[in-house]
Amino acid sequence: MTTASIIVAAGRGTRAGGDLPKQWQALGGARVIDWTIAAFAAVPEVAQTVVVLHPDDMDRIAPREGLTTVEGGASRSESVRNGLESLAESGVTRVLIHDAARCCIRPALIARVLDTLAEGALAAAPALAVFDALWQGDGKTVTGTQDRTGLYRAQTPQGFDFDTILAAHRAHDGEAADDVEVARMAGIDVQIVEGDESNLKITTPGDFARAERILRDMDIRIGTGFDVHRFGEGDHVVLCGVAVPHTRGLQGHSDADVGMHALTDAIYGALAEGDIGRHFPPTDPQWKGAESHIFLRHAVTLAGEKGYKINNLDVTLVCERPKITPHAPAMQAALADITGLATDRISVKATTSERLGFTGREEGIAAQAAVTLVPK
Ligand SMILES: Nc1ccn([C@@H]2O[C@H](COP(=O)(O)OP(=O)(O)OP(=O)(O)O)[C@@H](O)[C@H]2O)c(=O)n1
Ligand SMILES: C[C@](O)(CO)[C@H](O)COP(=O)(O)O
Repeated sequence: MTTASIIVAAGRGTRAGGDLPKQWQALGGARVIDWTIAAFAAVPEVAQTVVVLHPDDMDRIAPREGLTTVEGGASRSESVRNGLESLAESGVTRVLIHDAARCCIRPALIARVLDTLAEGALAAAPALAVFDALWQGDGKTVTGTQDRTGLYRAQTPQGFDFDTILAAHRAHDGEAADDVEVARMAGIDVQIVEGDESNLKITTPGDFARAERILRDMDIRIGTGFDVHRFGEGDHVVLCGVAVPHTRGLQGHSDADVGMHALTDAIYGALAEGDIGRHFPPTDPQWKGAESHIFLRHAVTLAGEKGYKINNLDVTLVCERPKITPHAPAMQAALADITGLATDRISVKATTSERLGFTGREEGIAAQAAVTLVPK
């Protein structure tokens, strides 16, 4: 199966206000439409995307590998039709039709629609059941109530067998709220897929702030760190905050806690904040012999100041000796104390390098770490 997505963006966004149609307005550091395009570009099944644009906007999106643009029409359904026609000879077998204005679309929702199509549905669309009471009103007073049984709020992406929806659009005359309506007019059954509250359609001015909050909540950061320290004189090594008896010590400007250094660098990395050397220069004598928890505490605090908390962390120590496993619980506890994380979100593990390389020759210890940060 070859899947395409069509992102309709030819509307004028009159209800949203602003100097530009809503899809071109800035949101969380990018244009609304850029978030939408990026969401579909990240789906491996989507081989190509057609962005449907107003004739005045054709130069706002540059066509590129996997992305073409086409002019839209006076109504949403005309715009969709133009997008479908542009794919008519492409060999595409499935299509996802999505509003540019739904920029908080999450991969899991796209996957649910695709899965339903893969199970054999000709049409599948996300929706949320209506739970609030429904009224009729004249703008000022309630004039009646409406039974909400069996009512849904429709969302996009609406997914279809390509030939089926192309034929339905070609046969359709006039307006339609969405492509589900076009499909149903052609007698096609549409499967309801569980929608997502965060998949809002920016429609009114207040929706921009809501969408920005949702996008921010989706901002997950990953960081990695790597460090090495050489063995020297000594009777213990400090690893992840724990003094482990050994026949040698680790050399370094600080206490040479290679595990904590890798972890600290992973946090700085997730924040795009350089590394320990940038925040605690080795040329500065005040950090000579410093305990490494100072560095880790600084990185954790910096993450908090930037609006993130650590979600989980994973440290791997690479050495033949000392054996780490007996000390791993104490290391987890030390890291939990500094980071404020529960120990089931802290992994400390070790491996030998099969006697290969500098760690195999017991010239030093290496450590690597990975961390995820999520919005607080
Ligand atoms: N002629 C049209 C009208 C709408 N759309 C697109 O369809 C989606 C859903 O429509 P809506 O939210 O109603 O957008 P607008 O028509 O732009 O908004 P408004 O009705 O407030 O002007 C939007 O991404 C919009 O750009 C389109 O491609 N072509
Ligand atoms: C297709 C749609 O997003 C389904 O909810 C919606 O109908 C399009 O927007 P409009 O505001 O109804 O034009």
